[in-house]
Amino acid sequence: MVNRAFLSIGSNIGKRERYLYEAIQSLEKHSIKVNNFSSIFETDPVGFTEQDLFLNMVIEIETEKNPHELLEICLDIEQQLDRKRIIHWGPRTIDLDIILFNEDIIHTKDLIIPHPRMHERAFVLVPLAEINGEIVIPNINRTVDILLHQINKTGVRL
Ligand SMILES: Nc1nc2nc(S)n(CCO)c2c(=O)[nH]1
Repeated sequence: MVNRAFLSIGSNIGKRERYLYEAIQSLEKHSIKVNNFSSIFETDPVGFTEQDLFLNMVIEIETEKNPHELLEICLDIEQQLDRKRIIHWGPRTIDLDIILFNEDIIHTKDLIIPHPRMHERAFVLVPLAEINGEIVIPNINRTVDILLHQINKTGVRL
């Protein structure tokens, strides 16, 4: 079965664009097809704010892997690109988050889909809306565009 998923990718250390590019290349080496990708956005850090600006983007992929296999690949790519988890929410060379996987709702100790914070993160919603604003986010039952409007109303800076 061919699955459709959306990944949020971010980097705020070193050659940030290079890390984004290498992460996408690595996904393709794992027979994951990248069908669409957003622009790259420079964004203020959220959560742990005492760190450098991020570069963020969202990509749409096609894969026969299941969500847990995809998670393992994302974690492997983060290791390959020298991600060090020194401060939990701190700076990282690369971060690959699965935000949506088909219309699945998954709650396990190591994987929650839809990503539990995606609906409050402009650095996820804006790039996602750029490539597909009509998606209905399962469990929240709101389209990306409605959530984006709510975020814009709150004036959250990207
Ligand atoms: N702007 C921005 N802030 C962030 N805070 C964390 S943690 N992250 C890592 C993703 O969970 C980011 C990020 O990718 N972008």
